[in-house]
Amino acid sequence: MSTLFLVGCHKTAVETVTSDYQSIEKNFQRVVSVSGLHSLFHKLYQDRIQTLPNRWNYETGVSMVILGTDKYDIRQLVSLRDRFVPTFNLRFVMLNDPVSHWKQILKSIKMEQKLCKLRVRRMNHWMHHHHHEADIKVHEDCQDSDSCEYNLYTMLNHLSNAHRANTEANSTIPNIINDIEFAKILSHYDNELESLPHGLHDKDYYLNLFDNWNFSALNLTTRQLIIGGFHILSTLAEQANIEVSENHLLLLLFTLEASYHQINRFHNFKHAIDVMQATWNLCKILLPENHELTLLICLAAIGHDIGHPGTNNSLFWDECDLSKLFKKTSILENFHFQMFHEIIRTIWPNVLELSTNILIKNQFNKVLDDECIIKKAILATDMSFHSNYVQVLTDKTRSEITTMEIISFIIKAADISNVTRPLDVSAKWAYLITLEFKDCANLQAYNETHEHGFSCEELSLEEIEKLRIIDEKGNNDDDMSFEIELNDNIMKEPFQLLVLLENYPMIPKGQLFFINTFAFEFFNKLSIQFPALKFLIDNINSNKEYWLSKSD
Ligand SMILES: Nc1ncnc2c1ncn2[C@@H]1O[C@@H]2COP(=O)(O)O[C@H]2[C@H]1O
Repeated sequence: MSTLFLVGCHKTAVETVTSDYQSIEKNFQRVVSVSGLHSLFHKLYQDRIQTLPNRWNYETGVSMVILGTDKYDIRQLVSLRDRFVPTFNLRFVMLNDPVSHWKQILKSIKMEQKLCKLRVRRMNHWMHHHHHEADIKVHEDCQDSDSCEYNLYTMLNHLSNAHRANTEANSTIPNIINDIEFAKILSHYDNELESLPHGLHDKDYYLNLFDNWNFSALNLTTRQLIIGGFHILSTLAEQANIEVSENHLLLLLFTLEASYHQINRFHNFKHAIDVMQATWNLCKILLPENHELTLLICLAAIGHDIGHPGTNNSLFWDECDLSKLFKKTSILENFHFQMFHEIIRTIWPNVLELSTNILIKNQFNKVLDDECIIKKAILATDMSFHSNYVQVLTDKTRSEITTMEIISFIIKAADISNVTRPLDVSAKWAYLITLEFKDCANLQAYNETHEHGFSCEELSLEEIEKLRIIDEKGNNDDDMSFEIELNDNIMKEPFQLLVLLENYPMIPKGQLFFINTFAFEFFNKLSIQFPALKFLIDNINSNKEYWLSKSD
């Protein structure tokens, strides 16, 4: 769904300037007038935290912001988007731009609105597309450019623009963002159905909710995930004596949520909070009272998959920019760290200092300049090094295992902890990863039948038809079909596991493969080295029994 925002101007003015308002209104499902940038960003954040399925997620559409006065600088707005709401497909236009520029913009927005409804094509665009310099130039001198313009999210733009924008702003937070009262956004509801029984300041409720292994992030709304993450991090910051204001910590959580793809099946903000919750509980067992390290590893956990495209490292083209930039090594994990680094250096810089200082203090091998505890933890989640960690658990005695290795074990265990959750919780995650694996297979099929093109070329009708065939039926048009299915038939309580397995009979075999190939050995050896973690392997064994009984 796409929104047309009018900032300090009226519909009639737009009609006059473009003289074809009808085609504009046809492209957008709603028109929202706001008085200024503060209320624009307030509205963006309010929409983003609506309960799923959330049609106003700013990802399955391309929205446009028309600026009625030239007191705003377009580049400043693009920088705000790239730094604080990077996954939002938002285009900024000056009302008095030349009509030729309007025509070019509407043409590209129309094409990209089609593109971002095609899941497979969208993932491919995220991973590989880059906007030529010319696209950026269009903002400056508003000249017509025949290349695809700068509206849809891509990982490369996320990486390069966030870094450049942060550097230009020397990592300060602009007043437009600083003045937003995030507690108010959390407590404002469009309709009473959204109202929470436990609000932002119900700290004990959230700490209890997050303080046990039966936790399921999938049963929480985006609002509750943000509030839970807030209470964990503020408790850890207090214990570690690291300063942070309530509004800044909420800004961090809103920015993190806006940096994950809300429309991903598995690798979304729910997964980020789930991994952070598991990390927090494992730290209490393996690093008791080590508050500084616990804070850093929990931050690494909440940021460990930022901007994840819902695919995997093997699906990146060798010739693409991100493969070359990261030398085809841990492409995703390096990308996640870089993006998280940009957010933290802006919103919570003293944590970055702590992350580097602890590395030096412990003589952990600090090799590169940005080397720090958070980076090492995020890179440890790359499954291509999984066997190395199993080898450490096999070869070393408990006393020989280093603190850095314990940190890696904690975040790795948390990242795949869904298989150690109680069966009903584990089965829901299994469903979601199964859907994501299907997307990956569809993307592979797409890439085998298309040459590797970097520009977001016009989608031909046959291209769209071909994609409907490749991608699952019904997931092409709009992610609402997926969300509605997800929420109506399968994920709602009371959860019906047998209904799930009737619809997805391949799940038991997929879980047995993952448990037998990766999870069992890792958690078994982990629980031998750290007997307090025995409950993890017990849960895996019990889930395995069930999957065996269902995989005739
Ligand atoms: N329940 C599961 N079933 C199958 N694969 C899983 C499951 N949980 C995690 N994984 C895989 O483990 C990987 C851990 O790293 P990623 O999050 O990049 O991607 C994850 C999936 O590929």
